[in-house]
Amino acid sequence: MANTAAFGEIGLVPLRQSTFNPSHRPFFSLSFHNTAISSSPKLTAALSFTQSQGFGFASKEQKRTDLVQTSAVRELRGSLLSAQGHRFAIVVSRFNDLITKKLLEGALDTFKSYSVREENIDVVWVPGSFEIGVVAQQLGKSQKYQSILCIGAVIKGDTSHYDAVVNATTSGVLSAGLNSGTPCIFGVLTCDTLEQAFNRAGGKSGNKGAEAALTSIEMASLFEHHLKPLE
Ligand SMILES: Nc1c(NC[C@H](O)[C@H](O)[C@H](O)CO)[nH]c(=O)[nH]c1=O
Ligand SMILES: CC(=O)[C@@H](O)COP(=O)(O)O
Repeated sequence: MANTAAFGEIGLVPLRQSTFNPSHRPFFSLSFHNTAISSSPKLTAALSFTQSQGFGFASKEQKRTDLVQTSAVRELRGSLLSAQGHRFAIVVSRFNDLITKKLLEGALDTFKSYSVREENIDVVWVPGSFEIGVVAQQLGKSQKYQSILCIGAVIKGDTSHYDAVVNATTSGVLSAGLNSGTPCIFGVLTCDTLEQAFNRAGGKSGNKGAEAALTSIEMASLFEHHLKPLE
């Protein structure tokens, strides 16, 4: 028989683990909500673990025990001001290079304005956006770069080929990042018309290549300074 009464109605929800670095103090918040839980050896162990960590818990049947005030929540984020020593790769599609060259120009201008040295940027040209993923993954696995920026422009034609290319490119860039552990940034335009593409490559809607470069800088910093696995 579940001795729910022994624990009352508690949900232990670790709301935030403050850091991936084991040497830092893990931080957990406890939240209480009306979820009937049945006790089990695992749960008992979990509760005893949390108790041994200086957490207590209160329930209808138990008086408050040693609930320790934990430290303030810490937030981790990458910085745009620490790009100097980082290395970046840019994978750019030659297909629709009338557009992709402008996206690349915007990205390079952004890297320069955030003090990324030219010798720390490698640009790799591929035939089309479909080829970006596999190249990004290889570059990511090389561990030579803190971030890989992927630039392309997929523009709708008369057939459903557009959907195939967009879907493949999107999952290719996502998989490259997940498989390599190096941030791969999606700077690929997916447009219905050439005009939409021009507007996003330095026109009235800005330059998506420049925007993606900012993301690349931030993610490089986040990974390098906060998420790098301990050697
Ligand atoms: N139509 C577009 C393409 N198509 C080419 C593919 O990306 C790929 O190179 C080809 O299917 C061979 O594998 N690529 C773009 O980047 N943008 C397009 O609009
Ligand atoms: C995104 C594409 O592949 C597209 O440019 C191809 O055009 P279409 O669908 O007219 O063959």
